[in-house]
Amino acid sequence: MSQPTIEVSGLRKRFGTTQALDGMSFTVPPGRVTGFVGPNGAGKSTTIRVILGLDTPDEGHALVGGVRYKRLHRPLRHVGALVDAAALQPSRTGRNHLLWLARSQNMSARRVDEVIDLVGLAGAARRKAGGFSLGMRQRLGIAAAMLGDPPALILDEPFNGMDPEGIIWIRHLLRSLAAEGRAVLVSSHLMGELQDTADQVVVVGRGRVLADAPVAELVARASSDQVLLRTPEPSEAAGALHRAGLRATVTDQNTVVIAGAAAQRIVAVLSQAGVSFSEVTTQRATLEDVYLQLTGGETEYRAAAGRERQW
Ligand SMILES: Nc1ncnc2c1ncn2[C@@H]1O[C@H](COP(=O)(O)OP(=O)(O)OP(=O)(O)O)[C@@H](O)[C@H]1O
Repeated sequence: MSQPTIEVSGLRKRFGTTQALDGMSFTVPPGRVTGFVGPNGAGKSTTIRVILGLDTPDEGHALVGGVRYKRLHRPLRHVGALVDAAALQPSRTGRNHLLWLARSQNMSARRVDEVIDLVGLAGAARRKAGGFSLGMRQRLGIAAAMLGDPPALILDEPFNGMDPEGIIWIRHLLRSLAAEGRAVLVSSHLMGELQDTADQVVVVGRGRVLADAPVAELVARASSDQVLLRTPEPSEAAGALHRAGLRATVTDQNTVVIAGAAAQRIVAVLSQAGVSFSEVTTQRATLEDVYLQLTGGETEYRAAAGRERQW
């Protein structure tokens, strides 16, 4: 396996009586989008600030390409970050904001125009940033993060303020940046967006990692896959399924719930037994379900996404 591009190891950080980080450890490998999620106060921003050398941990360390941020020469060439998109000088144009950043790191005006094109701000870059919508500020922030063409990117809540078109754009951008071999760490409280975007998800709570796994594995781990069967002959259906070794429960006069079996197998058993049915639906856990299971009552976030899949 290649060396992780961002490495967070045993971070502990206390603010007064608050233990913000309590042994936070994870790695962000190249070529993948790693989601970083957790409820308010879980320690995401503090972790990101430590990675970027903006906060000092009481214990542990964070490395970018094997080196502490503060020891990086021209850090924008090693790691790009979108941390607070709202923090802009309002009287400066978007392009001048980027030019100012580029100059501080010895980068050309040509690179500034390249990243403006990359984020789709060519039409607005010469306007004052004070008039930018939050979505435009996010794009400008991403342009700034990309200035140094870095192998690692950290984006804190990049979906905030984006319209649906912007969300689709950012998903594609993150996927293509990872496909180019970059390590991409993206924080979000919108799990649905990560399900379509991240390869790996690090779920955090109370300053430490609760789960760190590929999206598909997380969903499978939490999934209590159940198949819901609608049939005019529930007793006959349950009998046939029991004889085939499946766990089937009649829940009302035309419904049977089967746990731990694929819909195809259920259809095959019923067809062979000559039992009629009108609907077979697999109910599957989503990333939102996993998130709520892992973080328990620590969050007010509630999923609105549909969770049924018709078979
Ligand atoms: N500078 C600070 N002074 C005091 N407490 C702080 C400071 N920064 C963070 N904290 C506290 O540390 C804990 C972790 O905060 P952090 O901002 O890292 O969480 P988060 O997961 O990013 O949350 P959010 O999603 O709300 O941004 C919280 O209880 C927060 O109040």
